[in-house]
Amino acid sequence: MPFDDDPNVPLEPKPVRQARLISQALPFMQRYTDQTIVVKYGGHAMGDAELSAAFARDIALLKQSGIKPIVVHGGGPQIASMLDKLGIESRFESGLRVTDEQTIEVVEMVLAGSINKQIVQEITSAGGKAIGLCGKDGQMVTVKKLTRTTRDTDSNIEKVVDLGFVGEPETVNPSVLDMVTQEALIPVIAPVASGADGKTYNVNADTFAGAVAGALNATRLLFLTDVDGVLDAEKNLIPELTIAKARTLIADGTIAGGMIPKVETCIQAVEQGVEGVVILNGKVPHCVLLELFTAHGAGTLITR
Ligand SMILES: Nc1ncnc2c1ncn2[C@@H]1O[C@H](COP(=O)(O)OP(=O)(O)O)[C@@H](O)[C@H]1O
Ligand SMILES: CC(=O)N[C@@H](CCC(=O)OP(=O)(O)O)C(=O)O
Repeated sequence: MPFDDDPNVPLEPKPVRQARLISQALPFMQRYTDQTIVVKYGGHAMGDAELSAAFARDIALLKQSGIKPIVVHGGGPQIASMLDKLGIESRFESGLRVTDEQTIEVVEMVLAGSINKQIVQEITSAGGKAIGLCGKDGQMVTVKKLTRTTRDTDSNIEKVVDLGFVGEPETVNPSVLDMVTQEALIPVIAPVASGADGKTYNVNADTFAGAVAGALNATRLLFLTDVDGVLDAEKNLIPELTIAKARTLIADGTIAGGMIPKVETCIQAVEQGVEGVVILNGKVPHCVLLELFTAHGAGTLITR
């Protein structure tokens, strides 16, 4: 039965309606009991105070329902604004921030510092017990330096682009997260980690969330972004996508820009054993509950 009003049910007092709505969530709660759900909370979804309070409540509610939520957050716009305040210029190559020594200091300060603690505080205010971490804690995630190549359009020569301190996950050690999630705690993780050289690296938050979800065999990985999901050529939402279909849409250009690395991360995560990955609009209040606890679902579900 859908979450909203059932036309077959006559007008009923508000508390009765509320009770009926809560009761409708029971089969969904039972479906996900004890399951790991990784939620990637992007920087664009964080701007609005009411929305972020609703997000924190959703995460606290998941934990309260016996689910193991893990939040991996981004903070691209917030890093940009701090770099701007400090007069440090920043640029992107293939969707990744070129990160020099000065920039990585700011990235760590913003991601593992202010944003991470703010999300922890919001979940705490919603009655949950959040613990703020980054890849460095308990050596949960180690990274290797990421190199990218580009092809010069005039000469067609391929050249290596040095992105500086940008890393890609090399190892994910699930034991720290297992320990934390066995307790009443909700891990909130910033995508910053160390390399074998002992240096700090900046990791794209989508990539980081995909690696964590894959290593934990999560039941669901949710990507909260600023569009309703993957859209077709007519800009209609595609509710479900297989890996093969997703690849076709990338190849024919329907999936473009920032959606390409996101969908590629989804494909990798599903191939690594995540049951289903959903791309959904983080600007819709309570989108996490909509997706997990109602028959409506939300966004695009990508499965094998
Ligand atoms: N087929 C598509 N469906 C949905 N979004 C698309 C598609 N192709 C390109 N996009 C773009 O991808 C963007 C989402 O990627 P991105 O901006 O990197 O997200 P985030 O900052 O949340 O990680 C959308 O806002 C949209 O402009
Ligand atoms: C290497 C790289 O680009 N890292 C990202 C990390 C934050 C991020 O991914 O945040 P969103 O999810 O809000 O985009 C950055 O510096 O912006």
